[in-house]
Order: sequence, then structure tokens, then C-alpha cells
Amino acid sequence: MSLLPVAEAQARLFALAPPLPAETAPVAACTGLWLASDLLALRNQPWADLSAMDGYAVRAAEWPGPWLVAGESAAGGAVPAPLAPGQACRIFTGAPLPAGADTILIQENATRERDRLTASDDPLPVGRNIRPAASDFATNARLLAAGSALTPARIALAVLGGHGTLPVGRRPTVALISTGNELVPPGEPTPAGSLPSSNAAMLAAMLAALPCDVIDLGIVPDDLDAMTAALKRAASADIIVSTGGASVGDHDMVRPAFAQAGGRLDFWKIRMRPGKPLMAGTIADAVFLGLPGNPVSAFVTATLFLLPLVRHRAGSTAPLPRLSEARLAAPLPATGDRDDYLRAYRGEAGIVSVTSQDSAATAAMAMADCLIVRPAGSSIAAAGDIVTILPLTD
Ligand SMILES: Nc1nc2c(c(=O)[nH]1)N[C@H]1C(S)=C(S)[C@@H](COP(=O)(O)OP(=O)(O)OC[C@H]3O[C@@H](n4cnc5c(N)ncnc54)[C@H](O)[C@@H]3O)O[C@H]1N2
Ligand code: MOO
Repeated sequence: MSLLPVAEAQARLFALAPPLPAETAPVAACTGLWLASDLLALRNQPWADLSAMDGYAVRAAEWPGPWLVAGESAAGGAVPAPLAPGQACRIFTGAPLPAGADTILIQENATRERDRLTASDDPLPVGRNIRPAASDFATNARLLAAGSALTPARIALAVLGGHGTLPVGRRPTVALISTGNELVPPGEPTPAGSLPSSNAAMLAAMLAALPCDVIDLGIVPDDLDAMTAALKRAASADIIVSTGGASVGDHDMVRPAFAQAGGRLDFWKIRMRPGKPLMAGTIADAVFLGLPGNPVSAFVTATLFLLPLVRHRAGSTAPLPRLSEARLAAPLPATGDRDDYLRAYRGEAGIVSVTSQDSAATAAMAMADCLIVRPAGSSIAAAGDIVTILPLTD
């Protein structure tokens, strides 16, 4: 069976199910969500020509005065009366200009004696220190495209555009299933032959950064019927993730159980290391991801498939992790016939791959703050070479 390239597997995964239906949320609850439809401005910003500084609204042609100070304009106050020739209007930041004014003389550069005002610096061009009406955006302008991540700055834009609620993608529910007779829950005694189940806690921690609701269905033994029942129970979630039992051993029950539960497998086995035994399909309206059991393999495949799937179902149009480039601090061996995702960290002298690349080496994985992405067939890389990295932290 030939191995599926990572990018192809990601595209097939997203094609399994569309984003979840949109819902309306108050702006205060939108952080980290994705916009479900284009957002148009309901108002002009600024609503009128506004002063950008505290000072005086004048006509530039009358520089350097003297002007007669007549009237005042403050943010939230009434629109001031039009300026007659020779007049200046006291004005504050964010306040509307009187008709006829075309420049703001800042108060630090003005000399005022009672109502007589003169400028004490060089002439200013027309328009200086003024924010023209609708110069930020105009009514009906498209502020944000569907699928945009609602970052803090975009929430500010939406609110200034007149919105108090936003159409957003619904948060997916994610059901976690850990499989293996050897597993015991975190913190419980580990008699010989058993080990703590770490994958669900790790995945929940990874998912905590995303808008989704995690349901941990616990540990299921390597038993066909038990696993089938667990998958059926999980099928009301939007996304089901299992770890372990994905490979070819006699106790690897996930594929047969998935079939017995009525699931439709779409792909199995990816051209990547670690993570080869990854599988995906659908069961009822849920998308199913079967991750390998090794903690490092589960971590890498969750980074490349699970987190992007959650983003996709929550409405992101750019769900894949961002890649960047960095310089190697030490050489790397050639890769084999799968893409390598090497655990690494960003050191002072460049990128350093961690001591063990074994897919069960959790102590080494815990040192990593990025993955080095090395395509299949890459030759030896030297210290100083530029490589592609996938940052795991900012
Ligand atoms: N003959 C072959 N053997 C294996 C192949 C192969 O292609 N042919 N693939 C290898 C690869 S690659 C991987 S990765 C592993 C993954 O296999 P499984 O998904 O079936 O995982 P398990 O066998 O169930 O477990 C592997 C390992 O991870 C530990 N584990 C499992 N779940 C957890 C958990 N929740 N928390 C912590 N640790 C967990 C488990 O005890 C095993 O040690 O298969 C290779 N074999
Ligand atoms: O490809 Mo498996 O995920 O390394 O150990």
C-alpha cells in the first residue's frame, strides 16, 4: 500500500466534512473564533472629518494668524458652527471639524492671548492633523472575509464597523478515545506491564488553545466490541480522535472496530515520520482521526491533522500550521522515503534537533519548541543550511 503524502492527506481530511453551521456570538465571546461570512461596515469610520490632535482648527491659507478663537469642538459634543474668515475653533482629539477649517494647529505650537491666536511654527499643509471622514473605512466596505480569524485587532475593527455580535463558526466537540490494555489513567499506580495514559491529557492541552469542547471518553481495551461500542458512543461528536491501535499488530483494533461501528475509512498510512499509521474517515456526521499510540507520533500527527481539522470545522479558511525558515546549528542526516518531522528547538546558534528522534522519546519531545520539516529524499544538511520549521510556540 503506497503512503499518502501529507498535503494530500490534509486536503482529503478537510474534504470529509464542511465547516460546522454558523451561529451568532457577542463580540466579547468571539476571540479565537473564525468569521462565518463576509463582514460589511455598518457605518463610516471616522463618521466625519475629525481632529487627530488637541489644538485649533484653522484655515491653512491664513497662516500664521492672528485668528479670533470662536467656539469649541470636543469628542461627543455638538458639531461646531462653521468658521468665518479669520476665526479659529478650539478643538480636541477625536472632535469634528467646523465647516471651513482645513488644518489643525497643535496647541504646543500656538500662542494664545485671551481670544487672539497666532501660530509659532512653520506653515502646515492643508489637511495636517485631520482624519478625513470614512478614511479608515466607509459604510458597506468589506471589513473582513469569511474564514478570517477573529484576532483582537479584527474584533476592534468589527466593533468600530458597528457590530455587537458576529456570525462565527460553531465550536466543534472533540471526543478522545485512548486504546490499549496496558494503559492506566494519569496518576494511578502502574504495576509491571502498565503505563500511564498520557495521550488524552496531551491532546486536551493542545486543543485548549482552540475553540472546541473536549470530551474524554477514557481508556478502551484492545477489544473489538469494546472499541466498536466506544466509537458508536462517540459518533455524536463533531470530531472523534483515537490514539493507539492504529498499526498492523494483532491487537490493533481501531480499523476493524471503525468498520464494525459503521465508519467509512477514507485513508490510512501517511508518508511521514513519525505518524505513518494515521487513518481518517467518517462515522455518522463525525470526522474520525485515528492517531498512532506512540506519544511523539500522536503529538506530531495532532499538530498536522487534528488541530487543522478543528480549525477547518470551526470555519477557518487557513487551517494549516504556519511554516517558516531557520538556520541549522548542526548537521542533519539525509531523510528516507517519508517526510521527517524532527523535534527541535531554536537555540542561540540556530535550530538544534533534540537528542532522540524515537517516536516514544517523550523526554526529548518535551525539549522541542519547533519541528524541522524535511521532505522525503532530502540529502544531508550542513550546519548553517536553511531549513523549513513548524514553530510550536511563538
Ligand atoms: N510491523 C509493524 N509494526 C509497526 C508499524 C508498522 O508499520 N509495521 N508501525 C509502527 C509505527 S510507525 C507506529 S507509530 C506504531 C504505532 O502503532 P499503534 O497506533 O498501533 O500504537 P500502539 O501499538 O497501540 O502503541 C504504540 C506505543 O504507544 C504507547 N501508547 C499507546 N497509547 C498511549 C497513551 N494513551 N499514552 C501513552 N502511551 C501510549 C503504547 O504503550 C506503545 O508503547 O506502531 C509501529 N509498529
Ligand atoms: O511512524 Mo511511527 O509514528 O514513528 O513511530
